[in-house]
Amino acid sequence: SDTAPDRTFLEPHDFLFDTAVEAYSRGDWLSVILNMEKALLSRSALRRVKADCRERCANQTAFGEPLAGLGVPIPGVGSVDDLGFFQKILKRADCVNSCESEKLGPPTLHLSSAETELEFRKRTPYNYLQVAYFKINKLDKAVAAANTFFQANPLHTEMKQNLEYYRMMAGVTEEDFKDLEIKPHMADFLTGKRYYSHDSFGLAADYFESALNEYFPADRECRALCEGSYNYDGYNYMEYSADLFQTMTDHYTQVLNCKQRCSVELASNAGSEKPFDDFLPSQFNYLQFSYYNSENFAKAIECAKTYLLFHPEDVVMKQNLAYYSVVLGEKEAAAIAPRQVVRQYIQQSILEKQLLYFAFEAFGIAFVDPDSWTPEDVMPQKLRDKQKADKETAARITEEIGNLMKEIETLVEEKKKDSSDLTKMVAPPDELAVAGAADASASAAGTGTAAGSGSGTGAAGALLFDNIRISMTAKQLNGSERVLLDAVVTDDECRELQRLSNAAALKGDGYRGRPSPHTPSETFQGVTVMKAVKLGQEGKVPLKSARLFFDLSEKVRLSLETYFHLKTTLYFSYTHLVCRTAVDDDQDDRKDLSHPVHVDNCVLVSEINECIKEPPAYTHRDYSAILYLNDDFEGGDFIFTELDGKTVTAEVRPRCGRVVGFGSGRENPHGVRAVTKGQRCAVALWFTLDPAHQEKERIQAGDMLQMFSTPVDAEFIQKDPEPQTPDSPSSDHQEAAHTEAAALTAEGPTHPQDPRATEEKKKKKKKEDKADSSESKDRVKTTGDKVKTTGDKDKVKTTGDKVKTTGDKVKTTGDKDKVKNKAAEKRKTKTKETATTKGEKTASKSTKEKSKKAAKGKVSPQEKTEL
Ligand SMILES: O=C(O)CCC(=O)C(=O)O
Ligand SMILES: [Fe+3]
Repeated sequence: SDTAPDRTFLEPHDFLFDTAVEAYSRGDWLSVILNMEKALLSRSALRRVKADCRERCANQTAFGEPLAGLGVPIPGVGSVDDLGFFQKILKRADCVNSCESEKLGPPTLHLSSAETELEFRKRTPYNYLQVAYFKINKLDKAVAAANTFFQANPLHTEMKQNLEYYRMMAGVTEEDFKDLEIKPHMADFLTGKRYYSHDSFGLAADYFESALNEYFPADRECRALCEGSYNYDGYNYMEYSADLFQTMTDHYTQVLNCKQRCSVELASNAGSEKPFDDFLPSQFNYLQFSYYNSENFAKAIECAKTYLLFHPEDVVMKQNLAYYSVVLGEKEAAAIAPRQVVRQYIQQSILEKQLLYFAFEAFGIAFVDPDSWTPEDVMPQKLRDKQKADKETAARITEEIGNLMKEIETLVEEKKKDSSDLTKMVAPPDELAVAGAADASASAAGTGTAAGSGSGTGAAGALLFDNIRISMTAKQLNGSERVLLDAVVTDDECRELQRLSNAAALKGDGYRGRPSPHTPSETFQGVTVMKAVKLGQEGKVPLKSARLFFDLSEKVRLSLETYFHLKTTLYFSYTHLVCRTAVDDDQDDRKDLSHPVHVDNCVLVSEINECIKEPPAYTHRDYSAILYLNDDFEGGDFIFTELDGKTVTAEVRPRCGRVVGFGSGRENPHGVRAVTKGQRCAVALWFTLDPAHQEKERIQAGDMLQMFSTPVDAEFIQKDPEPQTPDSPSSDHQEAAHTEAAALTAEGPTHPQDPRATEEKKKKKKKEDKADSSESKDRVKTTGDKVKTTGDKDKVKTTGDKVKTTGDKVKTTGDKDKVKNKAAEKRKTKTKETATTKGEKTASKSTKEKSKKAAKGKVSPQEKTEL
């Protein structure tokens, strides 16, 4: 019990277990003992910390009492109560997270596999320990370990024999046969029972009492440990391992994000390209003016006051209200309240925003506020400061880049004269493509035809990017809907992405790759764009690399969209940066593949040459691409096969910058040969033509990246303040409406304003702004302009986002599908990929065999005589 970790965190018990097992195979008994005992202590300390944290946090954020800070619940608005409930869930998740990571380090450090957990539950460590202790002549400890193991494995014959043998040995006493894992309440209960059967009722009662005392803390601990991750029934290595409250938090924040986007969803109309700005408030703006014009001043006042709930500082509306009040009579006007339903709506929406910001700060879950009326202080101060600082940094960088570009432009100008000579030496695009094919070192089995205009789609001009080479067309790859591109990304970019993968594996998932789901001979590490961005945000990987990942995947998408001449947008469906690493000593006569032959959008049944396009396959995937990042490994070639999964039709040797792109359907069964040495990294991308299935996480990741680098002037895009020049709709009003002061003092209240006027104003102002900036582009600023384009792009994106959100409903369904498919994917792994299952079996078998070895472990009585 003196294992409480100080500043250095607990070592993961599964790692210690593996080290001990490894030491066992070398016969290094001291190391077996050291590591196995540490493993046992570490695991029980881990469980204790987890239980403690959960119990403590349960006390801190108990459910039941009303929630502080949420105001008085309004009858009939059940969802505010829901918010209160979920607020506690989020707080609880945060509390448990911080408590655990303070004591245990990063949460991913202690993710041991289901198999290892099973070994611990079967008390396998004691089997190793008893051998090791016996070898170094610590008989009492060997006996205790053997007995502890035997308690959980009463049918284990070798151990039974060992125990019998120990019993006969000199120096071994009955007290040595301990159960080191017995729970205190059970020990006392059993003692009590023994006294009881000897009619020593007094002593029996004592022990029964103390057993009961120990029972309840044990029960609390046991219950707290139940609040762990969702049990995916044997597939727990599948990455997601959040505990109860984190899982609820993850789901609920997704729900809240969706709810927040409703204001945009409802402001969108199928016919119009973008949703109405500030939709709900603007309806009250229109209404107040309509009522004014119908001379219904009471209603006009109600609506003006309602509008002011959203924009309390709106000058024009304040003027209007003043005007209506004078007309109706101040006293009567004062008695009119804004609409209650809007008050409730605002209250609820602000609470949602606060929770989402909390989730952003505590868990890094992205939230971009879609509303322009949100009071400034809803966003946490820290975040506001950070955004401001980020914007300033971005602006500075932008400026620096601008200067650089200017210099480059000057240089380019200067070199222009020489460049005409240069062009003569550069081969025209066609030749480049052929040259590419020649050095592609990709071979097609069968009769590869000469580089062809074949389908006609392969013209180099079809690609947007100049330096990308089309190295092999579908024809050359012996199939249809296939292409091999080269030089899609640069060597530096490849290296940066590979580094990103390794840094993410190290910082995000503990310090070693997880076993590959496809083969026991390789480890496998994967990062999604979102994960990269989150790690970037936490400073665990360079944010720049996450952005590169995002941008390069877009480049691949665009290349495919262009190359295959797609008429509609190709959407991302899933993007995964994957490295496979050969397990050092496990490569002799490997016959399996690194990735079994499969088809990306249907379930391949190679026995009957069929591919069934039904879930669990990702049936919505239409195109696939793999961007390779390196070639310094052995094996790992990509293969296309026939539907039989055996006959190889083409082969591609991975290397940096190379992309194999292909239709995701039955025409393209493919797989990856065993990686037998080194690490093979690639970005796997799947695309869909169906916007409903596009990857939502990617959009979020984009939002986050944008948020981290919003240029200074974007501030004015989001929170576009009403242009307050008080123009009036008709000439009668013009004089009165000069300034705010004039409006409210000497000249009496201004006449109300038509929201249309304001809108026209806004548009005009935007146009003017644009004209302004383009006119003011003098020479010096020219280069700066390019830089501003980034800002402009962002601007476009911002609106674009809004537009995209229109699709929300669709997206939401997509999400559901995604979730379903995730489960489906798991099922797929289970049902389809027998190789996987086999692989796992082999893995657990080998552990079993090791355990058996340990059991037989030269401790059988016969061998002892040798000693
Ligand atoms: O890494 C590769 O070359 C192919 C991977 C693949 O086909 C997949 O992940 O579906
Ligand atoms: Fe694939």
